[in-house]
Amino acid sequence: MKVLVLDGVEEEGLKALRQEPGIQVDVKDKMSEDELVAAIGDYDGIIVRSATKVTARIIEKAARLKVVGRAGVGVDNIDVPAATARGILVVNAPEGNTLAVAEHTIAMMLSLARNIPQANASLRAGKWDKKSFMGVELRGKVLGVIGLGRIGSAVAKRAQGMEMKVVAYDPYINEEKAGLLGVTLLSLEELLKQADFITVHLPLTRESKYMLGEKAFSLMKDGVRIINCARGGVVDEQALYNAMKSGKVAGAALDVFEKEPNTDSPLFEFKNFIATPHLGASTQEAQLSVATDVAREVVAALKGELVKNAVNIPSVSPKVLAVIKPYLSLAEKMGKFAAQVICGRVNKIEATYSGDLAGQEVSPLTTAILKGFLDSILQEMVNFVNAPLLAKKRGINVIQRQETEEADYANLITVKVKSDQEEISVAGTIFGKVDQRIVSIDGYHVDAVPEGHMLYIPHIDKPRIIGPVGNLIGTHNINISGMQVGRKVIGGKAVMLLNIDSPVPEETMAEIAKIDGVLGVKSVSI
Ligand SMILES: NC(=O)c1ccc[n+]([C@@H]2O[C@H](COP(=O)([O-])OP(=O)(O)OC[C@H]3O[C@@H](n4cnc5c(N)ncnc54)[C@H](O)[C@@H]3O)[C@@H](O)[C@H]2O)c1
Ligand SMILES: O=C(O)CC[C@@H](O)C(=O)O
Repeated sequence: MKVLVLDGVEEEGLKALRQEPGIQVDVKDKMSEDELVAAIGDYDGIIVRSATKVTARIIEKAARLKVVGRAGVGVDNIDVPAATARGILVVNAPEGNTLAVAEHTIAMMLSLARNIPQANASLRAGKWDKKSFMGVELRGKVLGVIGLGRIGSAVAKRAQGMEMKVVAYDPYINEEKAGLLGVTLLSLEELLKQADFITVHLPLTRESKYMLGEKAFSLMKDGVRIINCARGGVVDEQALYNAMKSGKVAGAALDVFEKEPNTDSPLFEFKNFIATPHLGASTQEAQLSVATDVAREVVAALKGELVKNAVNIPSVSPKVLAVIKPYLSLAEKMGKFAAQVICGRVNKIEATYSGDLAGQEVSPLTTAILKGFLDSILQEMVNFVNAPLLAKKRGINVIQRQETEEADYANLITVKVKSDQEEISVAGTIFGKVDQRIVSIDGYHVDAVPEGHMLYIPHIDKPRIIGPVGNLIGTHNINISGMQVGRKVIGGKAVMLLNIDSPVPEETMAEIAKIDGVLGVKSVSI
């Protein structure tokens, strides 16, 4: 497999990739969109920072691509919906640069308070000018943090260390979390009115675009100072320009711009404006950390393992993963089994979990069922990323249930599939730690290992069925390694499930179907 690494991702962090046998790593500094469109077809993975835009045009040509890794937090340079539609996993490294950005924010705030960049420039220009650079202290000032996530929280803690009073606006954070941080949650309007310094730490979304615009500036205190180390566009640069021109804003520091790179902003005319070229995450420690994290995630993704920081599938904590991991393969096999047994156009798949699985986060298992089901019926690549989307596109209503009542098995997964012609159900369990079994089909008890080639034969419970089926298969030199028969009442409907060493030819299937009492015959490959 080949992985392309761009944007100067820290080499030392790529060890996990380089040490993996069978993975070739190509490191390039920069590639244009056209160059990437031409080259991407050769790669199974790509890792970028923020400079390269992984566009829909590139993704369209990415015939082998399985994973896009972002060495950092923001994935706004990756067309995530386009990747999802093609079943390409997008992973990021959201934790490694938190402290770097928090410290950069504090550096910006101190620079604004004490005019450090301006005084440095003035002195180096030969002036010993003390008068122009009178500063303000941070102690006792109110810091308004908009977005109290990883970075916002780290900034709040550090600002409290300098005896600032920290208030925050974040509608998705509860009072308890804010209380633990010693931060007062306010409405946006109240924060704007109270803060001496305002710093933003939220993603750029429809809601946050131009959050600090004309109206917000009009509500702020005179002499307020503004910092943006999050994303360009959260602060409206034109509105900031006007507020600086009028003197409303006493200073502003931007690490990020609406258009990047940006080397000639109108804001550069103000002496009290400070800018850095998107340097928030640029520390040796942060770059090593995000490169290491993303390299590990890309290796896991290429090996088909569940990853920790997937952007386009629900993330699973290591604790949950440890519990559900053994069931992932069983769930996928049950989806495959159901797909090959059901007739007609499927419109509903219901997954029910009981026993040990009742209180667990089971949505990855439901995705595994869908993956197994769709993989058996679709030509296109189906994986954990696009399985739910493909099911939705095909009009399949997916229902997930958990049952807490005492069950017959320590753990049980039941998959019910409904089509316009029939409804079937398959139940499976794991005995001990890894022993997978199908334990019932349509409520008929069986005990079969879901693997290799199988034959499913619903029939009437009467003599001269099992023998002729075995005979027919035997005369074609096909070995039967397992046979299970389940019935509810004597002489009623029954099911037969055979494990066989090689597939049964169509003609033999047709002969089996003709045996008196056989209701149908389905070949299944797991
Ligand atoms: N300058 C850099 O180099 C650099 C580096 C890393 C991250 N970042 C950026 O910093 C920002 C924050 O990163 P993080 O890791 O703290 O993310 P996070 O997801 O941990 O925190 C974001 C917070 O913003 C809040 N939020 C979302 N929408 C909001 C809204 N409309 N109003 C108020 N709050 C809202 C969320 O509830 C969350 O608490 C992101 O935009 C990220 O891309 C920049
Ligand atoms: O890679 C960078 O330097 C910036 C990363 C940063 O914007 C992020 O979102 O993690």
